[in-house]
Amino acid sequence: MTTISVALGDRSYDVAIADDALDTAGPRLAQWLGTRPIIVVTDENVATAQLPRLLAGLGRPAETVVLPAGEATKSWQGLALLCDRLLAAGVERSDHIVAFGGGVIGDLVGFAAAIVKRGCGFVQIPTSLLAQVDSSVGGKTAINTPAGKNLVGAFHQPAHVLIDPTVLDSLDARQTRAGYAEVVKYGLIDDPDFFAWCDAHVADLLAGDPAARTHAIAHSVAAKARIVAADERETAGVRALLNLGHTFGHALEADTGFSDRLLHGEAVAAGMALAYRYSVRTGLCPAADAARVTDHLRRVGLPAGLSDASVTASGAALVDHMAHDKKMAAGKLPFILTRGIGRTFLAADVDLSDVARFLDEERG
Ligand SMILES: NC(=O)c1ccc[n+]([C@@H]2O[C@H](COP(=O)([O-])OP(=O)(O)OC[C@H]3O[C@@H](n4cnc5c(N)ncnc54)[C@H](O)[C@@H]3O)[C@@H](O)[C@H]2O)c1
Ligand SMILES: O=C(O)C(=O)C[C@@H](O)[C@H](O)[C@H](O)COP(=O)(O)O
Ligand SMILES: [Zn+2]
Repeated sequence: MTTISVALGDRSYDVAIADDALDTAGPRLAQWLGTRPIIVVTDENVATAQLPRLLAGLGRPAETVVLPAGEATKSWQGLALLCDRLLAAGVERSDHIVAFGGGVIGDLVGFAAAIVKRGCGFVQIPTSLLAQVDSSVGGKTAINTPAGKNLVGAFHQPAHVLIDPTVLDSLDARQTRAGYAEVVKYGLIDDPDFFAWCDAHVADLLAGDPAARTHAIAHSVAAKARIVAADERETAGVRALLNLGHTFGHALEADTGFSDRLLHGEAVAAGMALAYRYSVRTGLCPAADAARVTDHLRRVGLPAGLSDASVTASGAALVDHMAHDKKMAAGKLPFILTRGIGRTFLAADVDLSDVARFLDEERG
């Protein structure tokens, strides 16, 4: 078993990674579940593929709330439904709700836990690659609204994260690739050696090779834990680097209706390639590095541009979506740009009309 700590003072917690984590969930989570009724929230795909295994591992009955699968569940309607179900189940402030699913379930349950009865606890058992390497750690919780991505939410840290890499055996290939975008992101942010590892091992990882999978998860979680511990609430210019590709990516997701036309990880992949190419255009980044990133993503089967992502909106329309970005400060939108692979930084004074022109050139 590998354990990684997220050091946040009195909100610190561990991320435990083990191939039998689901089968031994009862004893591993006993400290948080106590003897109170257990509430497990999941989605319909995870319920079919993995819930029986979790329930057996918990070793005692649990109330299960099964929500529709997909990004649309991260919505006002999904939140209302979940809060009503939690209240009907008699959730108490000291309880820990179990979020068992991908990033949609983790973000939604985390937000419900932050507001139901003015705040109760939750534990994460992430089941998608994306959730295991990124969304289950760090305490960003949210829903989408008609105005954009993750616009209503809270920072609310889980009490524990339990990762069982073997649950990924039932995740389909497209979702695995999408999750991989958030893995390679850590290399592109500040870890060129990890990018090189990704470049060499991505085929093994996507094929489910246990050693490659566990290494990718543990390395990613350690990177995220380090960044979150340094800047929990994204106020110090450190955590914002985890947004590499997201300013572009969230605009692409908005344009495609937060749907399975373009998954979050796919939008982030295209967004990272755009951030690298925009950095070349502004003279910051060697063209060879951007080309290497673009080639890598396309080789993996991820989108690396607007046409790959089936986005036809104008640059101006995409920039309009960006106006709601949570990084916006005093009317200025900082961008995560780069001086090369593993050399990203927060650029404060990006001209949005230039970004719109760049996107129009990309589309053309
Ligand atoms: N809070 C954060 O820090 C953070 C970080 C990254 C992404 N996110 C959010 O996470 C969401 C994306 O998460 P996601 O990619 O996990 O999507 P998701 O939760 O929709 O899961 C992807 C799909 O895979 C299915 N699935 C999940 N695990 C499975 C398994 N083991 N077997 C079979 N099917 C399985 C789900 O039912 C779903 O259909 C987005 O809303 C994104 O904004 C949040
Ligand atoms: O944890 C973070 O911080 C991240 O930015 C991780 C991202 O992968 C994730 O998609 C996050 O939800 C985006 O943050 P947001 O603040 O732009 O919604
Ligand atoms: Zn993301």
